[in-house]
Amino acid sequence: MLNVEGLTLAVTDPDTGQETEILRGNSFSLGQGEALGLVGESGSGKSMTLKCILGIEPPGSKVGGSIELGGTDLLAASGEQLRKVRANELALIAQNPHGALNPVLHVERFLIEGMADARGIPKAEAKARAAGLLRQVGITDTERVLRSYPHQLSGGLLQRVVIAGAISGEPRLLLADEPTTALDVTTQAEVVAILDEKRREHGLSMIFVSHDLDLAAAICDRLAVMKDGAILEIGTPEEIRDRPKTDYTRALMAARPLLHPEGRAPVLPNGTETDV
Ligand SMILES: Nc1ncnc2c1ncn2[C@@H]1O[C@H](COP(=O)(O)OP(=O)(O)OP(=O)(O)O)[C@@H](O)[C@H]1O
Repeated sequence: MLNVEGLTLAVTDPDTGQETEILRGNSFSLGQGEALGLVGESGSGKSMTLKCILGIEPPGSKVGGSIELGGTDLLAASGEQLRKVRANELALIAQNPHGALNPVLHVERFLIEGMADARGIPKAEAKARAAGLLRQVGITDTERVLRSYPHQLSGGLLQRVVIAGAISGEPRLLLADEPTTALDVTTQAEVVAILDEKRREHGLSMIFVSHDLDLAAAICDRLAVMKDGAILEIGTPEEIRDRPKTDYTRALMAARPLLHPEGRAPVLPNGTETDV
């Protein structure tokens, strides 16, 4: 459903006119319902890859190659086509959930407007569905949460709201950019488990950007290892663990924090064992 071929991104510094190559001709594809993890050190180009798919690369950027989503080449699409694809087919779950919601609107408005914009659901019906959406992501006191402003909720709760909003639009592709990095450690595992469960339930494809190799391995079908703007290799978590093709992947594996000193893989709250 997503096919990225030879994706390049170059950014020109407006002051010096100097051009920097950020992405170096990357190719990967993603099937319906499949999850791909983008892993690699800071600055390797993981977030920029997502930005190119969303069409929100920095001003002064030159994007090359092709990004085909469900038959539409996003780099060749008109503004109107792009707007439609973004509203109907893509949902972003970013690091900081506070950035996703308008701070002066209640959670209920966020959910209602998401459903009305993306799927054309009448507002009265969307309102009726909002509490059910929150229950789907494990929120029980739905009335309080619906009436809350974003600043009144914890980061973990708010990220659940963002996941509920993302699912409500029935997108085909979720783009998750370090969705739990800004949360405290105990909340991180819960939020990842919810994201993983909902994605599978709804059969959505996902690109999951993470510094955390173990976490990405636990919830993704394949991992793409990035360094300096290039994808070095793509493989299943087992392939990346047992048969890494590059010294960099080997080093990345060796640099992981020792999460399970007794040789036991950490377990997510949904029972999934991490397998790298
Ligand atoms: N607005 C921008 N203008 C120019 N270059 C940028 C901009 N934002 C990021 N970069 C550069 O693009 C490169 C890739 O950054 P990117 O944010 O994609 O990395 P990343 O792998 O997601 O890292 P992190 O895990 O730290 O978010 C980096 O060298 C970064 O300095």
